[in-house]
Amino acid sequence: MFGTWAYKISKAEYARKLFMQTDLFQKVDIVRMMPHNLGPRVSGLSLSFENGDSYRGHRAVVNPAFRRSWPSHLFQTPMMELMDVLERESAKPVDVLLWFRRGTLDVLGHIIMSFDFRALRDPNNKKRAMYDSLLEAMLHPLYNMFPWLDLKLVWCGRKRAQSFANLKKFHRFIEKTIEEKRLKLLATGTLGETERDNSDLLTLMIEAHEHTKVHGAYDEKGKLLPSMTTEELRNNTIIFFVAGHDATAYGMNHMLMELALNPDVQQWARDKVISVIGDAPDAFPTDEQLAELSDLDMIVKESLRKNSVVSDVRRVLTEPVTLGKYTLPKGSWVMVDLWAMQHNPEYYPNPDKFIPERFASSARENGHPNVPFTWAPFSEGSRKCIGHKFALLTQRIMLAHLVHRFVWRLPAGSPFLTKPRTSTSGLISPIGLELEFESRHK
Ligand code: HEM
Repeated sequence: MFGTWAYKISKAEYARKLFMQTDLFQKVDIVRMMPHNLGPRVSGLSLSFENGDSYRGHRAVVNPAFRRSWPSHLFQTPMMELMDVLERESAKPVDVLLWFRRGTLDVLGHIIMSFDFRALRDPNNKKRAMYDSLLEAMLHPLYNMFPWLDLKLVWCGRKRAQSFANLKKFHRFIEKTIEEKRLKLLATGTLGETERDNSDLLTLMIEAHEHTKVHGAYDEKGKLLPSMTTEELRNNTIIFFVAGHDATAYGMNHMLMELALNPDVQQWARDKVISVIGDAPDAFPTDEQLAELSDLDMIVKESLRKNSVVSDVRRVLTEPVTLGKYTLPKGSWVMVDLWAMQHNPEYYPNPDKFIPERFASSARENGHPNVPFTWAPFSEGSRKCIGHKFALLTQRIMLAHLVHRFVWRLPAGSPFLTKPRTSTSGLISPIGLELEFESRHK
């Protein structure tokens, strides 16, 4: 930020302070800083940008939606569709980012609000196109570098004006969905345990929201927290898409790339999956089988270590703080450089090597340091990614399906065989990754 000190840290002991002392290291409130800018207005005031009691008020409504199990059948339709699309596209190298972004949007639409974006089946679907163009406008580098352009030029640039119109439409679409679900819930009454396990996130948030409207929300000391408005409920629904969509798709892309570069690990995962669910072409893991496949998380975790999707976690200091021999002034920006921390050879020997066994339960006995707070692709502490358990499970399920259905490799001459190309800041993704998929059941 211009005119402000900014510091990057990559030592676990300093990162720990940032993760744990949330009143000292606060979220940068870009919504209030740049109220006219399209980017922050997409999700508006939501838990992602709030601090203190407002933040805790948001969590009171959002937490119950995430404290649940995720039955595997919730994933079945979009997952099978993704596999079918990959098979259909497999005559030539597949543009992995394109299809995993679409597949992830379908999964999230389903899980967040039981909505079918039809991103895989019908890429021209209007809602999918509206969402994608909104995201593109939100991440536009020019408007992020010079946010005041949205103030001055919105009526000069037609495309940008169209994006603002899209934003209104998207907000109305989510508001309408909330209202329909709210009425349905009021008609149904209280949800039973099974209904809750099978509900989408939005229904569970509406249930908690209705409860807090009547009974209030309190912190652990019994203090009344600010109540969430209906607009904020809408914003929190949107933040799940914004925060979860690309991050999950990019995470999958990194993992596919690592397994193409490490075919022995890919085969290990395949053997493991077949040993648990068999080799029938249409096998889909039950919840018990998914639990048995927890070893696949070693691959997921190592991929997220080596290729942190989020490059850094940023905070602003509310008071001066001393880290080692440095005193950082109030108001400065402090960033945990997740990539640097997860590549520090003190914490992860041979950091550039893909070694899933680092995350085996026996790893500590075998000399891997496993220092707390050094693996933080979802951040840590009370502001750790609220979707982290869901994201890990999604990746486990996707990985299980992929190894079961395909063998994949990098095409001859792929630049990824020598030097993977990735974007460098914000969300990190492989650029232009193409893979050859060979169906195993043809
Ligand atoms: C591989 C996938 C994902 C990665 C790597 C990831 C990573 C992160 C990180 C590093 C943060 C902390 C950012 C910060 O403090 O500045 C975060 C926050 C957040 N993530 Fe994720 N995320 C993923 C998936 C998801 C999913 C699937 C959802 C929702 C369904 C989600 C929702 C959120 C939300 C709402 C926050 C803000 C939480 C708060 O401030 O309390 N994320 N994520």
